[in-house]
Amino acid sequence: VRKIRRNANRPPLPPGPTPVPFIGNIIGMDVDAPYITYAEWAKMYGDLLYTYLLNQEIIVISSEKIAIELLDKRSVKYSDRPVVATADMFGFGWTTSLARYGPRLKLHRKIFHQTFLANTVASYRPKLLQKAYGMLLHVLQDQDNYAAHIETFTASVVMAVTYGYDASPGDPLVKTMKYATDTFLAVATPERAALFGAFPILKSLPSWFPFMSFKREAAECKKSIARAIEEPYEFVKRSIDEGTASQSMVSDAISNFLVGDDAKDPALVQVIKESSATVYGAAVETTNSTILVFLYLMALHPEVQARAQAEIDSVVGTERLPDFHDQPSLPYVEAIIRETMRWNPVTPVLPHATSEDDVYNGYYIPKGATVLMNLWAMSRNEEMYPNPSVFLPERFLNNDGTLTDDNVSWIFGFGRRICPGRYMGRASLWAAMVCILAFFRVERPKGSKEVKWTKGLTSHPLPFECSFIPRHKSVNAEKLASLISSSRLQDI
Ligand code: HEM
Repeated sequence: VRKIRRNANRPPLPPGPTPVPFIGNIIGMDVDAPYITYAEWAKMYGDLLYTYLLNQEIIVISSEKIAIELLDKRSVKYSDRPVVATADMFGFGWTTSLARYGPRLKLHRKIFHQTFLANTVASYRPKLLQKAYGMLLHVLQDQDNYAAHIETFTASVVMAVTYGYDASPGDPLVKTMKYATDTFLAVATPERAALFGAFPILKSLPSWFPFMSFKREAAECKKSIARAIEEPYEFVKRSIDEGTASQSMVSDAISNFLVGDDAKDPALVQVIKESSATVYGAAVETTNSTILVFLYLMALHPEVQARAQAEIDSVVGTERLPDFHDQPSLPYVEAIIRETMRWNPVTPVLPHATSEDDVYNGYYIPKGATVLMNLWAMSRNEEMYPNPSVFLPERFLNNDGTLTDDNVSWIFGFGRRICPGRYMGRASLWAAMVCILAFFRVERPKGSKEVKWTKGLTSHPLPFECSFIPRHKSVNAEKLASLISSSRLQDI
């Protein structure tokens, strides 16, 4: 077990709770919601604190200001990721999200930027809307399975923008991607990663050894993940050969890097496969979760829905569906999206790691420390967001009804690891949310069961009982289909 560094010549470590020998500060940690424990510690020790958990030095940052000072302004030192000890074992070591800071990460991010910067994302708008309109129709016809239809929406957006692949409900390629992501989330838990990080010797124990049965699961996981890397890439190559490929992250990368024969530059091809295969896991869960939080909040706040619907009706009317031309005229809808993201950050803590020693405000920040941004604590900053637990979209509006400058950019992280899909994420959220608001009133049926929330690293409601009541009695599936076919999708 590594000793906590002590060196008389160095500035002191940031303040923090006194660690218990060997296990550190794990006692007293709320394992269902560690970010709440960290936020309580921040009240005692400040917005930059030091803690020690199972052999790992951890710096917790609880204010956006310090996160910008360190992760944005000193990004060279703060853009690594902690090593996840189980990643290679489960076949997930190649993802962009876990990549160590260095040339490989740079190349991955270059590929993302070719497709997902603000101006390029605009060209995907018709696709996003087409999928969002399709989701409305599916929910109208089968509302008991609304959560599955929302997932089909996010998954099919991701498959379209990443691979130019048109996924249908129950699609086999989506199943491959989803299976790989779900297996990984189920078996490669942070607890196991922490355990293997602290006791690497466990990795060499055979799978028949007590408690080691998941080594078999790991092998299974590795196989399914290998398919998720290969199969969609092969689809794009085939469609390019057949002349049917539509624009996507992978087809952009293939043409920008002039990949002709894969055998000539296998390393580059591998980077394209790996960066693109990261998108499903990074985008579907986050976007889906945010839409579930939105539905939960809308059902709880009929007055907010009513105000948004009045805004939409005055701009869009009732004889067509909303599209991106309407976006600048719908500030209240945008305020709802920002407030939804703020009110419940779906990734409440974000791990980066330091790749060099640093000193900040007189405190020593060691190389190799995990740096956790507590987004949940940032969302509860009373100065920026008075009465932070209240859901209040108006906090993002000026007195004249225009939007404030705060677009909750911190929700997407910081520095050189900031979410490269943030423009696409925001556009998908807008398309889904504005369509739902325009078309349905969302309610929770009387007497419905209590809503359950996820525990641990992500935070969102699990699918709950929810009614989608069409706002206009005259609108049935047939009428909706005709609104969709007469929409302005082509000239967006
Ligand atoms: C509402 C939707 C989304 C949210 C809330 C979200 C949030 C985040 C956050 C907080 C991070 C970590 C940033 C950091 O460490 O500083 C991240 C990373 C990432 N996101 Fe997103 N994201 C969303 C959608 C997307 C989409 C649509 C894509 C792809 C098109 C995407 C691709 C990625 C990738 C590849 C990373 C890893 C970047 C790296 O490690 O360098 N995300 N996202």
